[in-house]
Amino acid sequence: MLGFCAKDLQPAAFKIFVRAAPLRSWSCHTARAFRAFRGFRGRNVSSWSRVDGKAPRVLVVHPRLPGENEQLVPWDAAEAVALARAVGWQSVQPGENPGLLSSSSEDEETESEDEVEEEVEAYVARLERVDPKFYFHVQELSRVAVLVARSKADVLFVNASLSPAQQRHLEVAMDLAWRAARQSRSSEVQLHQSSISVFDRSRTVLAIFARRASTQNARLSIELAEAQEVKARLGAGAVQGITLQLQRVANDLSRKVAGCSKTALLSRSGSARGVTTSFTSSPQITRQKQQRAIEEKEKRLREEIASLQKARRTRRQQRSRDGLQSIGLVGYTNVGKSAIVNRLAGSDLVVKDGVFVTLDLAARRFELPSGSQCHILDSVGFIKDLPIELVEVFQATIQELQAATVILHVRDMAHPSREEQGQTVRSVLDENGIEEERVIEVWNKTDLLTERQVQHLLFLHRRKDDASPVPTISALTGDGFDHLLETVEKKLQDLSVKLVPGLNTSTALEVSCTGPQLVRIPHDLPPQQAADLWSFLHETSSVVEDSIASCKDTSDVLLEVKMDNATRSRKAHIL
Ligand SMILES: Nc1nc2c(ncn2[C@@H]2O[C@H](COP(=O)(O)OP(=O)(O)OP(=O)(O)O)[C@@H](O)[C@H]2O)c(=O)[nH]1
Ligand SMILES: [Mg+2]
Repeated sequence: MLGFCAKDLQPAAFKIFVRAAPLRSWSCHTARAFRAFRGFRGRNVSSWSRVDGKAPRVLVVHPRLPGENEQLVPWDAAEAVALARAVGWQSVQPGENPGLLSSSSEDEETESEDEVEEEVEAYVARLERVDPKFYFHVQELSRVAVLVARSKADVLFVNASLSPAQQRHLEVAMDLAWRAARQSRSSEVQLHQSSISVFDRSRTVLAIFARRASTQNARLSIELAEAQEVKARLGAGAVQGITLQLQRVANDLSRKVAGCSKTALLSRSGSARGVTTSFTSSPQITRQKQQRAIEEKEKRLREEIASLQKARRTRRQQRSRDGLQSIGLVGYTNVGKSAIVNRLAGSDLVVKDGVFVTLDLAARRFELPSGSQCHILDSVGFIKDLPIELVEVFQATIQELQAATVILHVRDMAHPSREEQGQTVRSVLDENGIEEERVIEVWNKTDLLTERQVQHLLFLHRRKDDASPVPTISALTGDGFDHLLETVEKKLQDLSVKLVPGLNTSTALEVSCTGPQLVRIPHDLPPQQAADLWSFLHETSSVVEDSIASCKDTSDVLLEVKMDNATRSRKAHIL
């Protein structure tokens, strides 16, 4: 914690503060991150609380850059607010506490408030370009700093990707604002933290996962993501060359924050003594040692994750041994995936209006109208600009999906950003090599649209060259589920091929055209035929798992195979 208190105040020159502040902030920031990391077990900013017991207050800033779709700005900002709430923060209205502003600055503030979407508790910052040091250019930076000070926010959430250096620079700038606000209303602003924390989109999503993830896999993945983030921060180097911008922000603040003359603000900003003390009291451990400790932890986490992956693979194979097809659900977060699983399988998965409600995979059994049993997999929702650190978390979802026979891509058709959401999910599927032919788009929440709107959307869809049938459903009312199940059964049929390898045997293998799957070679097959079948599979498919596994109960031989494209195109000859 900082060695700054009222009795330490000296008539220190602003220059001393701004020169020293980056150093203090650097050591503090890194040390805090490292300490938190060493003992990290889901402990993060989401578990902070104010001394009044309330949730931390967050100012959500949604930056808007030229060329972005103007109409989607309120929705993107609303999504940012939903993310902040999912961490457990309380979002503040950017226009709150106007009393903190001096009358001379009100005109200027009104201008910025016009830009804020009234119904969304976020500030939309319109930027010409991204500033490499602060992300915001200096004018916008001081506007944000004033909003933070005015709203007494504990956290600033910038709905963008910030470099570790930008994040640190912003924390330094926000510190100034916080101190100014604390001095004006010292009795009201009491926090466990001594300064404002700056979160970008990645860190916020990480914080949600850290707060909510319940399975071991998710927790390990979060720890790994944290480790990577801390390592990036350690490697980012010292804060440099931001003095001028900070000086301008401080000048702006001193004009705008009531009761704070420039001199008062500067003298409150910390004495040289306070700064030096906190800098020298940084951890004894050197940066290299910290880096090594993180790398060791990273290695251990990767090993643990790998062993969990193996266990998951075994479970998947277990499911395949049941001979059941699996149907995976994917989609943007909050589109209604869990609601669909509940309706199909009669399960009671958590369904809630919010982002990242489901953070772990869940498989449920259900029966198709034809009477065949299936597994249906609920998965973690996707989001735009998925944080790279969370790739490991989503990897589990992707692996399960890769193994599913049919994938339902669920879309919320009543959402104004449905096209962008759909595109986000399609790109993830593409990047992970999930073939389009086994994906069925499912349009959910049609109860929120009129029949005419649904027909219009279907009309537009059918005009596309590669348009495939789209079931339109409502998980809320149950409408359209008959058509959905019909489409799924048809797809399962289309995808499966009876491989009759031309042997002197009645054995026919039902193999899906896509995705790796287990093929059973019955134990009672004469050895020569079993050998022929084995070679046939190697010719027509790439064998994913080359070692032969034996089925404990029946001694049947199991092979994990994925059919070759060439075989798929020769489907007619095989049938
Ligand atoms: N009106 C309407 N609301 C729906 C429908 N399906 C789901 N919802 C609502 O949408 C919200 C999100 O539903 P979930 O099933 O939790 O969504 P999800 O895709 O699993 O979300 P994540 O787990 O966060 O990725 C809930 O409030 C549901 O009640 C629907 O067909 N119509
Ligand atoms: Mg869900």
